[in-house]
Amino acid sequence: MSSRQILSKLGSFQEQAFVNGIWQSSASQKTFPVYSPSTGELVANVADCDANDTKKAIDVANQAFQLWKTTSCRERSALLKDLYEGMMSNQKDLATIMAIESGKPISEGMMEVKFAASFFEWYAGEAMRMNGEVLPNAEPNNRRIVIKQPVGVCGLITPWNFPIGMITRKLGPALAAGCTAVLKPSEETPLTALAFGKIAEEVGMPAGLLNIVTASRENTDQVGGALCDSDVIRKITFTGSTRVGKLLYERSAQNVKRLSMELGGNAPFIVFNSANAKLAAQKAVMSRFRNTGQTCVCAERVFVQDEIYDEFLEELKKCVAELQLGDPLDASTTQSAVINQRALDSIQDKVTDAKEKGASIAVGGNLAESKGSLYYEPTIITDCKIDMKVFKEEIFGPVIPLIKFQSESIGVLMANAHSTGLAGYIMSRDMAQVWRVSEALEVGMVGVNDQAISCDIIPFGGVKESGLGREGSVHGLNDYTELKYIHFGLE
Ligand SMILES: NC(=O)c1ccc[n+]([C@@H]2O[C@H](COP(=O)([O-])OP(=O)(O)OC[C@H]3O[C@@H](n4cnc5c(N)ncnc54)[C@H](O)[C@@H]3O)[C@@H](O)[C@H]2O)c1
Ligand SMILES: O=CCCC(=O)O
Repeated sequence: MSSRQILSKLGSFQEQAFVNGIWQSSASQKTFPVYSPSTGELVANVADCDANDTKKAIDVANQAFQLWKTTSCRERSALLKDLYEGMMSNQKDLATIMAIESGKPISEGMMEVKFAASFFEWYAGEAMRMNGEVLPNAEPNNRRIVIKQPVGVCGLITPWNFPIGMITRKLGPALAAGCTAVLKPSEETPLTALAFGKIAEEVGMPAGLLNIVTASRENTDQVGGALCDSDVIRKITFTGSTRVGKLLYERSAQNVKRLSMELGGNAPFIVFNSANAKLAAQKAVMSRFRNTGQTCVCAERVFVQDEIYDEFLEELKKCVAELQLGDPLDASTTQSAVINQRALDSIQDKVTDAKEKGASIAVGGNLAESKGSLYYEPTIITDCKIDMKVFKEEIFGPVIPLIKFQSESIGVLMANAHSTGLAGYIMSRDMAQVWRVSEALEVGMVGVNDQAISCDIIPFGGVKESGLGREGSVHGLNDYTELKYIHFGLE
């Protein structure tokens, strides 16, 4: 069966935009093609919305906001619980759509749906605790309180690498706080977003709370521009590259919008001499090769201390040899195609640059054409230096570069010598060292002897050019609220 046939059998498969609870074409009637990265097949033609379609969606979201902001916390919590159940009942379908349109192995896709749904479960609870404050009496004749109110209509712009998790991590707290949304998913993965819209419709989400405006790469700037330029949109919440984040930041300055920015990572992964080499290698591979190396918190730059270097490299080779390249719809596949030709070209360019500057390829280093035109071999590069592109830029592919260091202070210095600061990892059994290095790393999140750091209950986010704000936890809810102080005179 072709991928297109598989998709057309799924109840949640949609190609039209979703505005005001109605499935609709773009006003221009234009569509754009969606291809499967693993097979190259054309799998869908999706509504290609422009600035005018986006303005209509903003108006609808604004009308819905006037009602949604007045609902009780119980009503909002109930909808979030229904969204959680709806997603979990459609776990396999969503994972299948992701496998087809993004190449994400289905076993990972199943985990992503669970992860994504957990934000609705978590914020169903947090919606019930959006407490304000009663301030202490500073004078006898007045009282002061602080209330939390929804920030307003939000523009959500999301990437392709976590096609559903990056939507729900924003939408969960937005709806819990009383906000409504206009979502622009990535042009690479609109089908997952639209399938979610179908699930939301089926669980009875009121019309206009979530409006999905799909757009081609060519129209993305128009849609993003309409969201940033609108005075009605009070917050832009973006996950994607630092380059695009900066554009949106600048464009949102004109009407001083609230911003949440979850941007590029380039995470350091530091293996100290005291680490368990086998465990460190397993964790490095789980982190680096998750989603075929296309994860913002992936171990991108691996620093290994001199005494453990050889043992770690041997263990790493064993773990990499166990990775299974294949069809993303096959349950045993762990590595699949990368998202598109640009991504593949960029990976090849970085590996070539490393080789030209003196690095060695210990494993892999080639296209895996027998699997498909966008497959790349899991690759280990040794003898790297910090002036190589594999260290300076996000690789976003199945390539792990190693650099040897001698002292803790040099390791930390090299790890911090980067403009981004999302996650960082420390492999060490020396607890004093773990404390010192955790505090010294210039990142928003630290994984100690573990790589699975992301979930609903933690404040996910970065420092430096990795972004602004936090997603998940109570902090993620606060990012969708405004504080209002009210003063009462008692005379
Ligand atoms: N920090 C995090 O939580 C996190 C999570 C996932 C991905 N990421 C980052 O995302 C990047 C990979 O995702 P990507 O390639 O989809 O990123 P991207 O920045 O190219 O695209 C992200 C989104 O922005 C849209 N976009 C692109 N140009 C735009 C414009 N001019 N105006 C408005 N919207 C525009 C895209 O269509 C897409 O929807 C990596 O850098 C990765 O580290 C970060
Ligand atoms: O790409 C980054 C998001 C995935 C995660 O939250 O671990």
